[in-house]
Amino acid sequence: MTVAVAIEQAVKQFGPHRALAGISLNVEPGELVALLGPSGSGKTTLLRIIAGLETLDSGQVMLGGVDASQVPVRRRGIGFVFQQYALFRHMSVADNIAYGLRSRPRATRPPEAVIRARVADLLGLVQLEGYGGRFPAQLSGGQRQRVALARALAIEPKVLLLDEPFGALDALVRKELRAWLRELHDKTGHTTLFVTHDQDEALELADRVVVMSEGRIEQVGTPDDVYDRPATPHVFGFMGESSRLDVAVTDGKVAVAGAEVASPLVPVVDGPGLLFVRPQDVGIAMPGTPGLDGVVKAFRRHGAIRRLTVDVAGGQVEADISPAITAPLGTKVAVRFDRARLFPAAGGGIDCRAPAAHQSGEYAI
Ligand SMILES: Nc1ncnc2c1ncn2[C@@H]1O[C@H](COP(=O)(O)OP(=O)(O)OP(=O)(O)O)[C@@H](O)[C@H]1O
Repeated sequence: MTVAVAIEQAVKQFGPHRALAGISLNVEPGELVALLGPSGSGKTTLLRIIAGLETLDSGQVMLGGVDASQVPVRRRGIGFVFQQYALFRHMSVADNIAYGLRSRPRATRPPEAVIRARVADLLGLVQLEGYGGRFPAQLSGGQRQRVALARALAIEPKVLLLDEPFGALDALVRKELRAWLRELHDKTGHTTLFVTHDQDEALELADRVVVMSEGRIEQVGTPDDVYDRPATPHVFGFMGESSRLDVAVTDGKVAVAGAEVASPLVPVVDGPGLLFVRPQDVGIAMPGTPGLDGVVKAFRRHGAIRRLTVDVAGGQVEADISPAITAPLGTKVAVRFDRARLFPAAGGGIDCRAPAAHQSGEYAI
């Protein structure tokens, strides 16, 4: 099957600032792809390039196998939803949804009865039956975004582009709409790219996640790939919470401030490195058991778990423990890493696991 969207070496410069520094990406038909990255990493620019709202300095965008630069914006068959619901305030919900069809040239405009039927279908699809006569001001933020999505879908786009579609909504509505969008996508199967800087949203929604930084792609992979096997320190730092320690690798063993902490799964070169560990992969045990010596510096309730901050030689580590365990400030502990990722200064990410003897058993303070 032809790739739905193929981006080749896309470069875009705004004055001295390079917004896209040579990006290549393929999106397969029916895929739901998240563009994830911090503010300014080039996500919106990439969407706008695909939509034809910006032009590339060099590189190419192919849509369904056709060079997009040869296709006028209106003919690209792209549905776009922005963060700020750009609905027409003076038009009813139904008229907003019908807008893209009614504004087609007469030759390709469907008959009014067809448009009305399509609007009714779309109102059903976005679960807003009965809302067609309302005006945008009479809707909640979440409802407006669903109307915006229905309007984008009305033209039967080949590709749907969503730029932080839930960014302006509160956390609860966001979460609901996320699940809803995934269901909608499974029903309609549109090739979809959506921009977010929220890693939970990307992991929960997308088939594949594209992690961007400073106009480049750092990693492309399934949610499991990018979360469990981050390719770079930047991706690790961006995908969820983690502690980071400067380490030294000697004879293939990883040590922080002289104490051994982890064994890489594959041979690594000796030298300096950065070790990343997630709070759920840190074990806390009685002092004297194998691990780094640590002292509890802070603790706080964090949803279903208790999160400790532990001072260790060479830095600080966060650890998730059962809320049933209390750990007063100043408690001496041993800190164990069940799983960590090492980024040798030489480059490349390597999975580390603690020696098997440390991996099992319940630990209590
Ligand atoms: N029209 C423009 N003129 C000048 N600079 C621009 C323009 N559009 C974007 N930029 C710059 O290009 C860079 C990438 O911007 P872009 O909006 O693509 O980032 P983003 O990852 O979508 O960020 P955010 O999450 O904040 O929307 C930024 O540094 C931005 O300031």
